[in-house]
Amino acid sequence: MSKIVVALGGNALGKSPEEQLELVKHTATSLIGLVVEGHKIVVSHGNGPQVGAINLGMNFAAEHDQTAAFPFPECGAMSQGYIGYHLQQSLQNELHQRWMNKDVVSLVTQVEVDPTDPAFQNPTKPVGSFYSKEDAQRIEHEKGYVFKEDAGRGYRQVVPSPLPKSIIELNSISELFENDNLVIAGGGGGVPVVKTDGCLKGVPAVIDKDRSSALLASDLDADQLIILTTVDDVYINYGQTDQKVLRDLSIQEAQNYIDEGQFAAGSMLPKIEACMGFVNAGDNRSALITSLDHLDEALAGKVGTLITKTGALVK
Ligand SMILES: Nc1ncnc2c1ncn2[C@@H]1O[C@H](COP(=O)(O)OP(=O)(O)O)[C@@H](O)[C@H]1O
Ligand SMILES: NC(=O)OP(=O)(O)O
Repeated sequence: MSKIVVALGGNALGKSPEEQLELVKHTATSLIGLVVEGHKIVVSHGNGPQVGAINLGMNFAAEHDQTAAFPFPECGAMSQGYIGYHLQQSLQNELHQRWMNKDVVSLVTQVEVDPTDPAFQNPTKPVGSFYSKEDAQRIEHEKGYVFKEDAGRGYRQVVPSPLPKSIIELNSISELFENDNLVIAGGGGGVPVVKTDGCLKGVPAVIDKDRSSALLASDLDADQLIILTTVDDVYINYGQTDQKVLRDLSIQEAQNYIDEGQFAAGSMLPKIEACMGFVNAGDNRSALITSLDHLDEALAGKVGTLITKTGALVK
């Protein structure tokens, strides 16, 4: 039996509620497969496209319908509810199909960040849809948002992405997990909060869910962190004619490729760094990066990139 934290990428969750539900149904089959094999899992997920869409919709309503303005942390909490609901339902349906009985619960999760984190002065986390350069410049001018190019895929609004310090609801997550419940937690990296004199307050930012998931995996002393995204594997020379799949990666090899600039900031780089941090902080830990569609094949070693301390398979 292994303890596994599985993180689903926000960009990998499709472009509409219908697409998202279809995609998570497929992944739920693989996740329940892990449960059937006797593993204990916690599920987390990203929210970049979703929190951007919610924020855009709420801003539009405020401008056109005179509804109250809706702060960004509240949009983050809404994204946790929306994505958690789809995951919860898909996992419950999959359990039902297999005549299994287990409680599935999504936990609204707050994650503490440092109010002096330099990330607040340098927004890097892409949210919402992709725009052309011209449209991005127009919206920047009209609304004062910041846009950046996202890994060759177009321009997206970026917001601050401070590092996660601690998971506020960790004890509840841990208790549910240890008691064999299926928990969805740390969605969207957690709603970022700062603590002043012990009191929590939401801040407008999006924490990288790969980094929060790695923190959660370490806190739960998990054996494996699985990051499910849009690509089956991690590559070097990604997107070029000579791109090459990385199947097994040691911490040192990963660092060398980071130094060469092989992983794009804001997309693959945080995943690799999160995996390295998690693997390095314990013994016999591994981290797997693959697509939402191919978890079964990746667990069988056919696709995916497995990161371990030495690059050797963990048995
Ligand atoms: N070296 C690389 N290998 C594979 N994918 C890469 C690499 N560098 C950048 N990427 C990009 O990273 C993306 C995955 O990151 P992202 O979209 O932020 O993930 P998610 O939202 O699913 O967590 C891929 O779709 C790909 O475009
Ligand atoms: N919060 C977060 O990291 O979202 P994505 O997975 O969509 O980037």
